[in-house]
Amino acid sequence: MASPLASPHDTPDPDFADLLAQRPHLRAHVLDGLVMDDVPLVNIAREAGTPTWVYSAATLRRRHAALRDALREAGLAASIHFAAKANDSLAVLRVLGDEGAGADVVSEGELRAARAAGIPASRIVFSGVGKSAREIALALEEGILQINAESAEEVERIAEVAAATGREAPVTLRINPDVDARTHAKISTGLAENKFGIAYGDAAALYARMASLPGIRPTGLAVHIGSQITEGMAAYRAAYARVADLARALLARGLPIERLDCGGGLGIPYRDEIAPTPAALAGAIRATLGPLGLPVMLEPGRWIAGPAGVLLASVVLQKRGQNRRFVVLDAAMNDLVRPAMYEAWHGILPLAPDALHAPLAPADVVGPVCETGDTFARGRALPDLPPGALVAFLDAGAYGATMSSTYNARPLAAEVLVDGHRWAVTRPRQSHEALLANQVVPDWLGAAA
Ligand SMILES: Cc1ncc(COP(=O)(O)O)c(C=O)c1O
Ligand SMILES: N[C@@H](CCCC[NH3+])C(=O)O
Repeated sequence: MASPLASPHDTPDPDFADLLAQRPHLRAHVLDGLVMDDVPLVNIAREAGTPTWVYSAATLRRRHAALRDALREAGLAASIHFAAKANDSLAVLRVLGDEGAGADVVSEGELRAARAAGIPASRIVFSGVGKSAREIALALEEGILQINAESAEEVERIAEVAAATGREAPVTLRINPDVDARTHAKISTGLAENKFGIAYGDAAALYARMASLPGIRPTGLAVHIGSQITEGMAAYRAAYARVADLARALLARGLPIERLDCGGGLGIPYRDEIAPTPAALAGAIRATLGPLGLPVMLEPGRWIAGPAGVLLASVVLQKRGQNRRFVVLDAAMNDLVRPAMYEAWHGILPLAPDALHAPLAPADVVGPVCETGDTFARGRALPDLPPGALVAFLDAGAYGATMSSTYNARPLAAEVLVDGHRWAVTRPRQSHEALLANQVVPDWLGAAA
């Protein structure tokens, strides 16, 4: 199936200059190779080793501000809740929290991360189809802004936990608008066949039921139709229009609505996709939900963090196959899984300055994991990359580190934050000792043979 995430093999790869031109925080410096903000990435690779994720604080701030300003310029009272699933680094969450962002969390772990980074509970939304009673209790104890409920069963569970803990639960209903966002099948969420949200036809009755439950304060409606949406605003408009119709009907019945949650999903150009702008998104919200005059919320993840991060990797060796060149890196699908999981395309830039001007030839870029799917790119135009050469995967700031695993007993990579001329390791590389720690071989297995 063609999708915005898949690589259309009939279009030529953009060249390195094109890739850099769209990423103002990255530039090629004649002496130092690739520079993020004011820091040469080779310095980070040398000192922190590879594979390492590197995030630009300036880019996080700039992109958060661009969204905030677009919403403001559209005349909307809006709040931004960064989707922590895209990047749960405490340093990243702190940068965004300091800018005034809230968080959208989907687990106890993300809730704890957002709070540990200093994001006030009053700016946190709890989403997700399967919140445990324990997670709901923690959310209420923390005093979070709202819980987005995704089923009638969950509403009852929230009411029970609220009653048991003597707290009032602010609950927003996530609607499934049955709208096709035309994104990759694995990340579409707004179709009736998807597991997310409450069927549109059931939502009004459930909202009324919420209002009758003592422990629940109904706070509004939410919608999120998918991620990496690049095909214009039509799907957004259709989804928001359905929310607007439902909100009007609920208000007409005298039911309270405090705010409307527009979800996330705004796509970014990984390769040459034309992604909608924040202004276009703000315009779609204004045209559909604006007339209701209620505050709106946005839950962007990828749009803010994706372009703010790179994954640095080193070449282990170049293997000349019978008719292919394989560049084997020290990063693998356990680090960046998006290419293996969604056939996603990420720009790969060699870090040496002369590499940007060297002759290019096709290469398959792979990791050392024992899976054929551990392939980052096929037939990518790259210069000769001898052992030790460094490369950067672009647009790896969202759904990069958060989706990594220790498959093949590979420790989790380090994370670094760059801010102007300063940089720091914000999550040290996991040690092999830590990887083995806390495991138990039961005594009854006896001594090793
Ligand atoms: C409910 C919800 N909100 C927000 C997001 C963030 O999406 P994105 O990173 O595409 O903005 C997601 C992920 O798709 C989500 O499921
Ligand atoms: N993890 C996906 C997107 C899913 C978004 C979360 N609902 C990606 O890398 O593109």
